[in-house]
Amino acid sequence: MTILHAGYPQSPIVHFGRHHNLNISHLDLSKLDQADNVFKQVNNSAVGGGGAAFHHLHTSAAPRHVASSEFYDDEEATSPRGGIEIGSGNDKMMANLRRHRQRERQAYEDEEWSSSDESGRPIPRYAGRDTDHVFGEFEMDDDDVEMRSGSGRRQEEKHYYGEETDEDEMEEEEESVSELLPLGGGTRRVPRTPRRKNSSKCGFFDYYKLTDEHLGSGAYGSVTTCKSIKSGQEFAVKIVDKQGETHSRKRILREVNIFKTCKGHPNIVQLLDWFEDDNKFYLVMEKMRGGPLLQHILERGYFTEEEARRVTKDIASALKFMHDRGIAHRDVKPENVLCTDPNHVSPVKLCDLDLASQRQPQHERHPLSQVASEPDLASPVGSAEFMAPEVVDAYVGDALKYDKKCDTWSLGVILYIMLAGYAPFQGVCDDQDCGWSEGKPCEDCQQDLFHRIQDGYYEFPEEEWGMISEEAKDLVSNLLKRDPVDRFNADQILSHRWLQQSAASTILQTPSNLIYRKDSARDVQQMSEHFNLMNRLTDTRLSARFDNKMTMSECASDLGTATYHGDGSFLSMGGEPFGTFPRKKSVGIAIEKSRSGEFTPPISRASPTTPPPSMLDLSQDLTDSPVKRRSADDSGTYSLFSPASSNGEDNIRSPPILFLEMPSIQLFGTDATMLNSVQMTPRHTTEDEASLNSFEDEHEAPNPIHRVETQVNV
Ligand SMILES: Nc1ncnc2c1ncn2[C@@H]1O[C@H](COP(=O)(O)OP(=O)(O)OP(=O)(O)O)[C@@H](O)[C@H]1O
Repeated sequence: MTILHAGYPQSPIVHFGRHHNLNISHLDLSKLDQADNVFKQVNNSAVGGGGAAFHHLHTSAAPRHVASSEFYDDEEATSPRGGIEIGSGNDKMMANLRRHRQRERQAYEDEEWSSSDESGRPIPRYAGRDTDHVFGEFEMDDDDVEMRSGSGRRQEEKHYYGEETDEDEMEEEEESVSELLPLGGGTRRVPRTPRRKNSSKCGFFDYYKLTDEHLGSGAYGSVTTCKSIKSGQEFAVKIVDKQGETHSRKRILREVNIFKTCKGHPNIVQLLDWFEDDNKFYLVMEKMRGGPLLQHILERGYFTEEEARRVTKDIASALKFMHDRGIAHRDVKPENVLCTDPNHVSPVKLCDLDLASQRQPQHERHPLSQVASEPDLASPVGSAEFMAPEVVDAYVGDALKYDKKCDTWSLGVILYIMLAGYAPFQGVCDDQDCGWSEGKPCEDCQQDLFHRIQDGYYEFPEEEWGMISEEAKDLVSNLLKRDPVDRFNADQILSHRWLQQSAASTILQTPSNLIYRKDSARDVQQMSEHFNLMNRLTDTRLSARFDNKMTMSECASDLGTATYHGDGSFLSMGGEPFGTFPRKKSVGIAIEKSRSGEFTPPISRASPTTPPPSMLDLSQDLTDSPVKRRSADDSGTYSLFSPASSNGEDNIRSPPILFLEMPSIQLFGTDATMLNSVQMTPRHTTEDEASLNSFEDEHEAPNPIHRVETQVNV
């Protein structure tokens, strides 16, 4: 076997840039818009005064680097009063802190009634959640946000780093800062370093350095490994660019606040620290080394019912914790379920709390805050395949509200996928050329998917489910209930008999059945697997050519053209199409690590009425491929060499350029707009770099050879 280039096997997460979760362009959102406007008006008037209160409180004491203890102070978690928690243990400091808080409260109470609304009627000072103050302010006035990033920042830094204030008295002696190093956001007392005190800038890079290990990307940021400068310990940091279209300060602050509320739960990723500078936010979290759930399962190549049970228990436990605190996660899906350990599928932890929405318990709710918080849960969010019927209702305007049980529905979908390897609900249409399963938009398919979810009809095909215990099926059935009233809540899940004792160690067909499509172009796994399949083909042909002692140039000239077709793009070799790059939606292919050493093209179905994705067209290609004879030893990282050129056909607008610029593979259109970005991280290199270099040297401009590397598990 010839491997042109090996290396970079890190979990082949391929994430895309800034895309929203769901293509809703065809849906009638007018009702939602109207409702949203109403909410916004109410919200603005409700939080307007609160924003001012927040301003008062936080311009007096709001460091840019926010110690984790500030966010992990449970007592303050729902306090409307904001303020800053610096630590505990030092009497003088605590006395100062109490004074500080007393002043804040006084100020807050003094302003209990803000001046007036438009009609001159006095309106009460908003007294909702901590986060609502934050959000109120930022929603209220964009200029103010600017001010905070600019001059406001300096003002805060003055307080934090330099000029004398009451609080500085205590800071000068000793400060209890949050523990930056250990997991779990503990605190410890450390002397304040002169640098931190006097420096005009103190940010993420004073404490951490980035490594080049990319862990994942989402719509709002990329997640990378970073190391504590002091201890060398590794963490994950989500970096959100403020310049990005999707940057929302409100969103970041909400995520941080939710992280704070979720402090200490073993099945929720812990935020340890966060920073903000002029350009970016940095959220430092514990690093989850085992990767996203399905990817982990795929890489291991086997999965048992008992493992599925443990994962379910972990997720349910995280959900119970969140729900008990009035928080709905709202984006429970496999990418947001991360494995702690690279060698074991469990324990898992939930990440990505940026869509989470918190409601205060009824007795703590201020009438206005209640109104203001409704849009949080009424805003439809999440990824389509995992959407509960009531969330779909919200999209199509039939309903405006749903509650925390949308999370337990999503857990039901995940559990179904874990047990069978395919989703219970999939969209399909009559158009044979529809590219929905390859990631192209298809209104009919999307509508069909939504209808299926709304119908709540799914099956347990005997082929896969015959081997699965009745208890597991019973739990699935109780989760995939159309009516949220009938659906299990987190407590009921945890007390279900399937979770109460060990399940059978039946080896499931999940890894080989795992065709998993969702409708977000930012999904990595599918894209990665898609690459893998294409690379198999490419490598097969390249291998043959190398075997025939063709030169690199000959290989290159024969390798094919990357072309872009309107809303999708595909690769071809020598003009022969062999793959489609998913954009909005994508299909994942589980490459079975066959015990017999045979590669079996994935065959799957969502239900008897849902045909397998058209990826089977590709499997046709594989029928006579030497890939079939590959053994697990051939797993590795392969390169796809892609000369950029156009075949000149009218309907092919522009050739995307595929090239590798570690750690991301980017797909460009000719107008240099990036179509997609595929993130990968190097793990090792086993093939000679020299041959790659000469390969590129030999191939002359104007069509440079670009290489794409990807992990292939055979
Ligand atoms: N603590 C972590 N350790 C390891 N990997 C992580 C961690 N947090 C996130 N990731 C990876 O990064 C990906 C993106 O993270 P996250 O979902 O938080 O970003 P996001 O921009 O908020 O995404 P979304 O678009 O879903 O809102 C995750 O799916 C996961 O694969």
